[in-house]
Amino acid sequence: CKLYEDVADLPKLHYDFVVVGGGTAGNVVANRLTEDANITVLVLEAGLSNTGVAASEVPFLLSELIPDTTYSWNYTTVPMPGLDGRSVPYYRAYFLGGCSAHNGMVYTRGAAGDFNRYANLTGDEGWSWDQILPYFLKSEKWSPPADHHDTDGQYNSTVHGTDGPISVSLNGFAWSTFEDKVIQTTKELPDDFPFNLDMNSGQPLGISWLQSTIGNGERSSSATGYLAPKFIKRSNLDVLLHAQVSRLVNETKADGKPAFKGVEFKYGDSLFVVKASKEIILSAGPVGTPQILMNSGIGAHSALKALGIPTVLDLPSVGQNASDHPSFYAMQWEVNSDDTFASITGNATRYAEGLAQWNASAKHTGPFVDSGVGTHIGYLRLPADSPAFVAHADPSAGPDAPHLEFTFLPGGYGTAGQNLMTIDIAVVSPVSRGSVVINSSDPFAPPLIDPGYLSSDFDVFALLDGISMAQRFVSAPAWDGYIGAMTTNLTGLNDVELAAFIRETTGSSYHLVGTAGMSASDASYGVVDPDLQVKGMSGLSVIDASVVPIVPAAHTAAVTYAFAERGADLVKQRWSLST
Ligand SMILES: Cc1cc2nc3c(=O)[nH]c(=O)nc-3n(C[C@H](O)[C@H](O)[C@H](O)COP(=O)(O)OP(=O)(O)OC[C@H]3O[C@@H](n4cnc5c(N)ncnc54)[C@H](O)[C@@H]3O)c2cc1C
Repeated sequence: CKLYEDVADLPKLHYDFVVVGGGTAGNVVANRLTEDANITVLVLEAGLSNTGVAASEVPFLLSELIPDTTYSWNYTTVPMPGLDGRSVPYYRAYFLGGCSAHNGMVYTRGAAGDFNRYANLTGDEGWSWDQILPYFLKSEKWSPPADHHDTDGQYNSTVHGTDGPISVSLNGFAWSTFEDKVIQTTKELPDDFPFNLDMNSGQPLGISWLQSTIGNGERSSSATGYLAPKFIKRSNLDVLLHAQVSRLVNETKADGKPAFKGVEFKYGDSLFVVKASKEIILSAGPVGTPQILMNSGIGAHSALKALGIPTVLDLPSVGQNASDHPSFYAMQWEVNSDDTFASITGNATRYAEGLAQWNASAKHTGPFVDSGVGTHIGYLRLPADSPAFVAHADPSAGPDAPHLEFTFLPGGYGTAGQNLMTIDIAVVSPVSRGSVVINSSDPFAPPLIDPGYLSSDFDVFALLDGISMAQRFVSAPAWDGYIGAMTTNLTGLNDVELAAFIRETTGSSYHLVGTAGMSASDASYGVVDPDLQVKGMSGLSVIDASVVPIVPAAHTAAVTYAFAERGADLVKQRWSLST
């Protein structure tokens, strides 16, 4: 096996490419580069092995995986003024596969406008929707749902890939009572909530069936897909676990620019240096990547100087421009049905039966084949006369891009056994921005994570509209006799009280991007050029979610896969590698 748990087993400390972080993007890069048998690649992953971690395999065990565990870095944000001074937990995965191995598995790509805006911003048409779509397809293997139900009318096969490493499917266990009502609402209120056959066509507006990175009822991650046995056995690919990179070292000059030839990492209590003769690729994610850049002297000179870190390159945008989706979870109602997630989560016998059913066959079946995140997703625009547009000009990527995401689930966050339904609301076109910076010269000290939630009033107004729109959704006749009281009664509150409640309760979607954002080659801001090389450096690239300059109107894993696929192609072109 080329997956090493012990540094003493690593065959060498000199490779052509060193990829820092075996996460969502890093494993894509490692896989694609090693298609050329003549080059060598090492992946350094700080975290643990994903092998045998049941909660990362069985989709419905998600809720056991996400809270603070040994598989998470267990960060907490700084106190945020927009959240009434609250800090919130900030989960990032600490095992092979990165966040793709512990996320909610929701598969969404965003609006065509998101990518066309990236192309405009960078001056590189390669990031436009038309040119990035082939990379979405390249990473994807559309798969039948675990229950093999008839999926006609639930997705559009022409916008999906069939041969990629990441399985994507519709839910494989029906919650029919609830699902029928969601679809019925799209018929009763079609102007406000139209049905959309497939939100992943680049035209996401409307209500679509949920798609997830699941195949055969199992989670599909960058570890199970891009590092599947047939890839990890390549003689030119090595992966080392438990190796936390501190900084880049062996500074030199190449093409008149600063360059690093070595990567320093900690294994156990010792530091090691591995050499990269061609390129170092940072794929440590939107928290880890800016941290390593700053530890290495790449960042705002004033901040580095204050910490006593010698500046290699003054690049003030490192760690800035962070964007993420704030999430509001309180739109929750009691329901007059026991066809809800609580029928499993609130009943130890049915829970054990469901897990046993999943384990009973290699072709998994039963309620544990799905994530339990929801049944449908809605992407919606604010009304044209929304007060949000007084607070700020429309931040969405265009008329086909949403401001809000609704996730519909026959469950909720109540007491065990309580039959609930929820509409989770996220602002997917936030104006607020934050940062991830270091505040210590100790490279292993956790960075300061500030997603900046609700620092712009636009985002609060958008949630206020979202609350009314969710109430309108459940006012459709479809819900008569089914829906009961809200678990927190928001109906009597005025907008000022509601806004206060939003600030008290809003949390994270964990969709952080932008902390090593790309910009045009001649821009006076940004961290990487459109080819993902760090501006002003030689032999150093960033390929992960941190290069995405503005958070897309989507959960960010699919976008990360597509960016990593194109990023790997750009590296291959640069070094004339075979494909
Ligand atoms: C709780 C949660 C739920 C989410 N749900 C969804 C969802 O349902 N759908 C969706 O599309 N997106 C979801 N996301 C977001 C999505 O998963 C991420 O945007 C995406 O996976 C980021 O990929 P990445 O490669 O940039 O970073 P990561 O996948 O985080 O990879 C970074 C890797 O680098 C490693 N690393 C970090 N620092 C170092 C270091 N110093 N040395 C060595 N290794 C290091 C980390 O351990 C990690 O393995 C979720 C995220 C979280 C946290």
